[in-house]
Amino acid sequence: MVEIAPSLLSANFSNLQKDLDELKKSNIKYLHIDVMDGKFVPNISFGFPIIKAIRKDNDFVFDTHLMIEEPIRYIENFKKCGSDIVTIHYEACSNLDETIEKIKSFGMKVGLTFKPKTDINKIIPYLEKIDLCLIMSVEPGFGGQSFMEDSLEKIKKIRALIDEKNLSCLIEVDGGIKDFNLKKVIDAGVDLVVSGSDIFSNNENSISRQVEKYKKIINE
Ligand SMILES: O=C(CO)[C@@H](O)[C@H](O)COP(=O)(O)O
Ligand SMILES: [Fe+2]
Repeated sequence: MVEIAPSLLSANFSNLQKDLDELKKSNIKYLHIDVMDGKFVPNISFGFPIIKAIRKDNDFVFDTHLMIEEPIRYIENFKKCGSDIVTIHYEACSNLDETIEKIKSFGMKVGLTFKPKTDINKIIPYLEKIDLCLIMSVEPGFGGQSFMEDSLEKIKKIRALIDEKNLSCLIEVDGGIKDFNLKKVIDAGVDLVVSGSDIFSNNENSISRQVEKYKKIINE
């Protein structure tokens, strides 16, 4: 069953818990949390105090997507503020194996992702060592961008490899997902779908109605 991971980046920060309560009522399991440092990507989002604060009253799986240089420096902080999955960027780590091991040593699940221009073949050797492979379908840094169609081939390629080797690694897609392209990424083979602007700031539907729309498509 494909799961939806709404991206906090597009939530209403002046009344955050209201949006989170709506997700809870819609039985959302995962919350995608984008952390940006203004260096690895040209944008700054939020950090530990916010994550820690929302952890108190929310039991979503905290799927933290770290768009920060050398995330190995902060793994313990993410554990302390309540991350369940820590996804790191291939390009941001000078010692990727050590970073992966450190995340595991704190009992968290490891996700690995890469920028759209990075060669996917560099990621393949890690599929056996990670819990989640995140396919970026936009340049990381901002919500509300358009889906990059060539991501579909990447998803299919990773799906085939995971199935062939019978690995437990999940596939997540992130960026530009809307109700009208959801079916395509599902058919390509994802397990988890991140969606920010299309769920939190949809012109036609409230958060819960848009989640219902997604669920309908997933169950088709
Ligand atoms: O990691 C990122 C952007 O860097 C994403 O998680 C976005 O927050 C997704 O937003 P939409 O494209 O769905 O609006
Ligand atoms: Fe993200």
